[in-house]
Amino acid sequence: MEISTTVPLPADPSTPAEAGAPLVLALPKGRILSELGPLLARAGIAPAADYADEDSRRLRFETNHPSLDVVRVRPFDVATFVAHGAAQIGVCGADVLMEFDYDQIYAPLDLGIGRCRVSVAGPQSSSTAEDIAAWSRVTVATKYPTIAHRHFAARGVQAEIVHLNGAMELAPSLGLSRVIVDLVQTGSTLRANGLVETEVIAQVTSRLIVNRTALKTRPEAIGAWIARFRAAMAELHAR
Ligand SMILES: Nc1ncnc2c1ncn2[C@@H]1O[C@H](COP(=O)(O)OP(=O)(O)OP(=O)(O)O)[C@@H](O)[C@H]1O
Ligand SMILES: O=P(O)(O)OC[C@H]1O[C@H](OP(=O)(O)OP(=O)(O)O)[C@H](O)[C@@H]1O
Repeated sequence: MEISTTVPLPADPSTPAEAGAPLVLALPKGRILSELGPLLARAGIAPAADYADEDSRRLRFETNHPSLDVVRVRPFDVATFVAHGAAQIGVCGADVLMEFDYDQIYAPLDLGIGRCRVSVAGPQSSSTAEDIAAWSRVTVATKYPTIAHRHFAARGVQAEIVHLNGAMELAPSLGLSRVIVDLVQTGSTLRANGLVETEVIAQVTSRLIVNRTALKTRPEAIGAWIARFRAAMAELHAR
């Protein structure tokens, strides 16, 4: 994609003053990565060509900026890399940020991609949110144990968590749990598995995230990248 020269971008962080270890930008493989392309291009970031090829065994990629490398990791792991300072910048769903609630992560920018919601769902025959709130305990299959626990605890319901990494929608029909807490976008996965959404816990989009300590120690470089992403968002939305 051609990068606009009409809207000036903030200063390029690749200056001699920033010489040293390149900043690391952690990107989530999977569906967010496929939506990120135009935004990265607008922000003037061109990673090595195979960064989006998930068959490639490489995990770290140089970019057109000597002071910026990209790593490609699992979506849940982006937050962990950034929280521990292994990557200074990242892109991550708000669902993951809610689940881990790392205090080392600052999320300055909503990127408006990866739009979905975290919801409670159950069998069509079962229960409304009001019914569930009347129970004292409920079994919940989810890859979001903290979000689910917190959600039901706020309603005075004890959640017994069955921790799965995928295919949560199978759990109620196979007797593994009464309800599930999972991401919903179109609702087609729920429908295809005979489930209905009973409550939306939170709306989700992907966020630009940064490590708070890195932002203090390298404020110009990281601040310039935040500004670049912000300008890229503004440009894309103006089109
Ligand atoms: N159906 C969806 N619609 C929109 N965004 C979604 C949807 N499902 C997930 N996301 C967003 O994309 C992120 C990653 O989801 P994705 O399905 O690519 O990975 P995953 O399959 O959960 O990861 P892993 O490979 O580690 O199991 C989620 O954290 C969420 O922010
Ligand atoms: O409402 P929908 O549009 O049907 O989207 C929701 C589905 O998308 C996600 O799964 P994903 O496709 O990422 O597969 P996974 O469960 O294997 O991660 C999520 O876990 C749901 O199963």
